[in-house]
Amino acid sequence: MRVLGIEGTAWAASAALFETDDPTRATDDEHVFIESDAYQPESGGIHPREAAEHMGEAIPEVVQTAISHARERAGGDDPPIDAVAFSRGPGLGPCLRIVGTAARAVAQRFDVPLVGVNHMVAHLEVGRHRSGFESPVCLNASGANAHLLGYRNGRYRVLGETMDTGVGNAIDKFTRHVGWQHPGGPKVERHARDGDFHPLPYVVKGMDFSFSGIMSAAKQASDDDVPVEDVCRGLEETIFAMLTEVSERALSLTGADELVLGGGVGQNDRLQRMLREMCDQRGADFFAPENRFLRDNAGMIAILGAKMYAAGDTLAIEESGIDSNFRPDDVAVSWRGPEESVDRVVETETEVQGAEATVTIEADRVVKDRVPRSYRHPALDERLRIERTRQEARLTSEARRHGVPTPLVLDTDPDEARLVFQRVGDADLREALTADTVAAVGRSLARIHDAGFVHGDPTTRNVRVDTGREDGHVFLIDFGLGYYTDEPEDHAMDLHVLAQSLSGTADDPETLLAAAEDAYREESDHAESVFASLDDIEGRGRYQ
Ligand SMILES: C[C@@H](O)[C@H](NC(=O)OP(=O)(O)OC[C@H]1O[C@@H](n2cnc3c(N)ncnc32)[C@H](O)[C@@H]1O)C(=O)O
Ligand SMILES: Nc1ncnc2c1ncn2[C@@H]1O[C@H](COP(=O)(O)OP(=O)(O)OP(=O)(O)O)[C@@H](O)[C@H]1O
Ligand SMILES: [Fe+2]
Repeated sequence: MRVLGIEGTAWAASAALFETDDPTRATDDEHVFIESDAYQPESGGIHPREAAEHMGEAIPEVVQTAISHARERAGGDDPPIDAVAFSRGPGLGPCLRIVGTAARAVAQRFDVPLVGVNHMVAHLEVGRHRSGFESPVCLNASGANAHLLGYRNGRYRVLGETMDTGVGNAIDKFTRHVGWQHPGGPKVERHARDGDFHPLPYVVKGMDFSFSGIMSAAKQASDDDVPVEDVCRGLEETIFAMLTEVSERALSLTGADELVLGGGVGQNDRLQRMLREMCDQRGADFFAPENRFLRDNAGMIAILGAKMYAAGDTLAIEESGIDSNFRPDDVAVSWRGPEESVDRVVETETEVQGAEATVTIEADRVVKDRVPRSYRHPALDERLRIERTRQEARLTSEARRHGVPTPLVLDTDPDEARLVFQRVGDADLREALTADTVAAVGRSLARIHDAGFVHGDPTTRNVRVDTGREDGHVFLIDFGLGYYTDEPEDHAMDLHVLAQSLSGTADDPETLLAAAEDAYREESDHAESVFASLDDIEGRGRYQ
């Protein structure tokens, strides 16, 4: 089978030929040819109009080159390709329209089917394809996006994502501020090698994260004459530690033991080393494809296009419109079985390796050690471990004073980052998901919010359930990411984190979430403003 791929969501005008006997798996004799022509802004960042002008000129040329290559490979077969796959979105509308037009023209010329590919799903599927992993957690670190995805119930679920800009765009904004030419990522990487770590804000909320505060602080530091090498080093150490931490959280939540990386920022060597080190330490497998498949390229479009074509997932010309806000979880996945899942059964053992800590389970107490994470810069690592241990001890007790079931704190030693708790419940919520148990979580969150603080990470693994009791005693644990705040938006984030973790671990997330939200509404003194903020968070345009 030979599939032509066309990519052109923003900066890369690219066409590719993927030739294989079996698109469902990587084989030794598969062949990927990629021809790309990059748009390079003269100054500033990507200008949508200029980018579209570039696409208009470059797409016909790269497509022609890929077709000529296909003819050579086909050795007289007519037509030389079996299908045409194109990036349908997300991306810049004017660029996507040029790609769509080119793809339709080629499909009609050879009278072959058209396949519409989601660019972000292609970023992760190329890594899954080349690694041979079954059902990994996927970290997409690209220019306009940053998210964690896991396949469950026929779709890629968003387990976590940026709350503001994409990771590459955030870095590029900083480099524009210091007057460097686009793209900034490779320049930050080069300068960081000569720099000393400059501390910057670290913002992780459950498996979501935000870059805006870091970027303002980085610009300010450089205006204040902190050497730019040091700021670059601080940026890499901070941003990539955040991405590594949320990836580890996703592995811990789902029980998965495979991680793949995708996206242009994935070319960064420091990011790859951090992710590999984290995975090695928890016994997970890590894979990053070659750079030509990480940055925007049509090879990944052709590879996923071939899988979709083999599954019969093609588009009629009249239905082949583009979608500039195409989200990865909008895609009904045709090329994977409905029973496959990122989510694995996690055995309860005497020692649990969470995302942050090693928890030793004893008869009636548990000992939680935030052991150093060697992938993080030591100064950042120590700060996070001590702060979070202090905060966890304080908020676990405070929640209990407000009538929320939590374990008793038996001993604290912040300098050693160690806490001892009463052992509670006999299962994590993810193994005891019912309308009643999640409603209890909704009620508890409403209470702590009314008391002026948030949990910060209310996932289905951070709740313990006493399944033997009729009234199902439900305990909140792991308050390490909690903080004091009366902002409805912060309160709404707790509900958003709960919703994301339900979609990653539950079979009927909608019903369960409704039960949690109803209970929250009943209990809370300010539910209206919280749900208004939640609508904002969930409707926020992420592709900035
Ligand atoms: C929608 C689509 O157009 C978009 N594509 C995109 O953003 O291009 P991509 O090739 O995946 O990523 C480009 C980004 O990757 C960054 N980048 C490239 N090399 C880097 C490096 N060595 N270190 C850090 N960032 C790097 C660039 O600065 C730029 O921000 C996306 O996937 O979000
Ligand atoms: N007090 C407790 N009683 C019973 N089990 C507990 C208790 N505290 C923790 N556990 C068990 O240990 C697991 C990990 O604990 P915890 O969430 O505090 O660690 P973590 O490293 O912060 O994990 P993560 O960041 O992945 O949520 C929990 O999911 C739970 O199964
Ligand atoms: Fe991309």
